[in-house]
Amino acid sequence: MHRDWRTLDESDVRVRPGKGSRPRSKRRPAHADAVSAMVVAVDRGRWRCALDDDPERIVTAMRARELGRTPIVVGDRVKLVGDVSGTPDTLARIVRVLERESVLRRTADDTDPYERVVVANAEQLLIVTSLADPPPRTGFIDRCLVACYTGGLDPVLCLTKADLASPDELLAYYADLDVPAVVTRYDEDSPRLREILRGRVSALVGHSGVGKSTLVNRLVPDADLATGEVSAIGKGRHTSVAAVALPLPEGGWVIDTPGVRSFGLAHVTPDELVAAFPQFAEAAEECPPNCGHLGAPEDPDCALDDVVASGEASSARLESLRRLLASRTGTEV
Ligand SMILES: Nc1nc2c(ncn2[C@@H]2O[C@H](COP(=O)(O)OP(=O)(O)OP(=O)(O)O)[C@@H](O)[C@H]2O)c(=O)[nH]1
Ligand SMILES: [Zn+2]
Repeated sequence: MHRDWRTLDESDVRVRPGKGSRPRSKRRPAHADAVSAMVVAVDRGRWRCALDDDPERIVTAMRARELGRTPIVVGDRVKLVGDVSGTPDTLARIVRVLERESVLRRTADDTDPYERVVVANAEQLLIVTSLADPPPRTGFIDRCLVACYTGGLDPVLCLTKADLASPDELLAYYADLDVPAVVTRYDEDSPRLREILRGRVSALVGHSGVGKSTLVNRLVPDADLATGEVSAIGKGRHTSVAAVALPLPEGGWVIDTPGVRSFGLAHVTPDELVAAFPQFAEAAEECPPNCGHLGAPEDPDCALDDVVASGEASSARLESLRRLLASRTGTEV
């Protein structure tokens, strides 16, 4: 039986000193006084962090030498030591990066296997797509979905410009994947969108012109100011940043990704994607080695078809999954 260490008395403790045992004092965690924070922006070797206990206080920090080149991105949970007053011209030190709960990753392009994490720990990804002007690009949405399913984020479709076109066709296209969707327009507030975002950490992606800035400005008062301040650290105001976290008045964060217009997915394997679909994951173990799970003609012996044959999943759902698998290797962005 598992026993709580706090209830052990001394007679329970078996001390076995011997080779390799070290004095207890050496095991004390370094920086026991470090404070917890979330990275809200990154700029040229400096990280802007919001303290958990006082999120209004933004502390600029450097990466402690002992972390080497450990990547630290927006959304990372970190431990800070040193001057955490947040006063201008002070610098704290990041001494630890906590394990990530999710990663929004992308490859620069499909032929470049170098992958980078754009946002850490986002609970959901709001895929912002306009219903018209510009028209929706399902290729982009599919690739965002792949990034979600393989990175541990919950996808949410945010369909903007509902005053210009109906969402029905697009909603039908994604119905078999059970992706939640919210439909918005700039002349109306969306209580449902606020509800979806409340208290959560949400990353936002979208192509130029889809109305993402309009949306962010409505959700976050002074968003422009906050983004401007962040991108103004040590360089011109107009330099684009990869990602920036903005606090929602009702609690939670939106992480805007102005620099993310495409998703290279070279780092994603077919098995990784299928693993995110419990109905199909088990069957995939019966597939031939290196099965791409696309079905005939590419993968004629793919076992995912058996799941449909046995009635455990609809063929429409498998088709949708296969469309995502195919989008992995496409070049559409
Ligand atoms: N008709 C209509 N137009 C909208 C809506 N939302 C935004 N727009 C317009 O669409 C254009 C683009 O909106 P932005 O918010 O700048 O789009 P963005 O996605 O941030 O684009 P970038 O700034 O290029 O990244 C602007 O002219 C907006 O006024 C909407 O719901 N309906
Ligand atoms: Zn297969």
